[in-house]
Amino acid sequence: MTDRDQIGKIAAATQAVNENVKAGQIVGIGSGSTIVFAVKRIAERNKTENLNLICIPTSFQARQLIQDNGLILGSLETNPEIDIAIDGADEVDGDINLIKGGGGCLMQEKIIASCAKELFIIADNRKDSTTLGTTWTKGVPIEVLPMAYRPVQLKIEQIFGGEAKLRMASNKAGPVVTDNGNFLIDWIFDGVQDWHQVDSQLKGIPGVIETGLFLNMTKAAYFGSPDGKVIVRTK
Ligand SMILES: O=C[C@H](O)[C@H](O)[C@H](O)COP(=O)(O)O
Repeated sequence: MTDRDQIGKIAAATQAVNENVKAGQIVGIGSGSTIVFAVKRIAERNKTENLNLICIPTSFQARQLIQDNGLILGSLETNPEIDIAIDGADEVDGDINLIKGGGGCLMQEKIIASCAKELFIIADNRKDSTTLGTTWTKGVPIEVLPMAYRPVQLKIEQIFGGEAKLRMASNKAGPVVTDNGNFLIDWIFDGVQDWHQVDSQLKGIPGVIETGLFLNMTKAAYFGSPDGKVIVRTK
């Protein structure tokens, strides 16, 4: 990531927090590199406005971010209903459908998003695309039960074509293990159109736990550019 991309992330995160976070809310905190700037902005505002938020994490990383920034940590047990969730994305299409999970977090993110009244996405403008699969070329992340990864790989390739790759760790021998103790398959597809059908077919394969396709979940996406300008896409 260059400084220019970072400027976009900061701009998008700051604007999304300024416009949508309100005192007393239950806020879902996403995962990745962009959410770091949103949490920093929330913490800044919290110092002067006493926001009194309860923050619900979507990952181990988010949990640490919340605590390191002096915010109140909650859980779905204490707060099953969430006012807003803020999160990053790997790709956002023209209808604000998303590919997520490039950083290995998707299942908890999707659960939190599903419990939130509104989901706001923050990203640098490289993530903006008209059709899913245009800018994110590493495939759709799919969380799978470890004992089922091999048949799931084969079934995905038989049903949809493309290549279903087991995500391997870089500083550890063997596969990436998610916060939930599962494996990830990155499915590199070719020219798929009907994402809703694909998503439900994927979830119909025994062993598939969740997909990184976030369809019809987002209220607005904030894209920041290297000059600090932000474009907001709503549905
Ligand atoms: O697995 C990671 C999450 O889905 C992230 O929200 C997504 O990868 C975007 O991350 P970043 O903000 O680093 O681009």
